[in-house]
Amino acid sequence: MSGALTTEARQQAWMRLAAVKEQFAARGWFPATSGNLSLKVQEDPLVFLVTASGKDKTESGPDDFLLVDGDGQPVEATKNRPSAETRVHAALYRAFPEVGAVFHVHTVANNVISELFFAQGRVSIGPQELIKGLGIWDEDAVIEVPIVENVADIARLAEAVARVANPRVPGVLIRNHGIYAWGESPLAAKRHLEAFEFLFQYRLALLQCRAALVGV
Ligand SMILES: CSCCC(=O)C(=O)COP(=O)(O)O
Ligand SMILES: [Zn+2]
Repeated sequence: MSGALTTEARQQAWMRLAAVKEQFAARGWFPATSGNLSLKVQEDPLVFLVTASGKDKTESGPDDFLLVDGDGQPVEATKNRPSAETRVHAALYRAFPEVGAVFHVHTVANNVISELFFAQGRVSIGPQELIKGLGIWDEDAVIEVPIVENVADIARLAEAVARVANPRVPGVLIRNHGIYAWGESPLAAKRHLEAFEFLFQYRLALLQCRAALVGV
């Protein structure tokens, strides 16, 4: 099936994903081999390029990515395993056909926010200028980022993420794990992820300042 993809299309997808991976690595967004990235290369049937599992994603090589189908199975012979979380990517592509890229990173800010607000099932953010980075331009917009429990069963995790995912707010937090963010293109998914990370860091800094000011 992947034979239908031209070599040029594959190479282009590889280069685009590799560029994002390199940029996120430089920011320290892949601690201890965490994180995974994908880029859709074919709509129907679904085929996407995804990071190989368990690799040091700050390094680059010919085994960094592999093509998988909608069930997360490699579509060609490979000695590499797709990301253990490939099903989450597939669930998001299935939920939102317009999505072209899905990025997942573990950062301290997204983990702390996910734990602080887990009991509410979401974190409300705004008004904040950078919400526009999510493509939401309403005056004084307030968004709610859903938070799901972190479960080891990836099929259940994928189901939970897809169930709460809101096409207007392109991200879902997983408790004490990380965030999945997506977009129509790698550029859009990257912008969304950067906006979420800014908004989480801002919220944490604000909470810390307020706590420090109590009693002053
Ligand atoms: C050491 S990180 C644990 C697994 C994880 O959450 C992750 O994002 C990386 O898994 P992958 O299989 O994509 O390398
Ligand atoms: Zn993860």
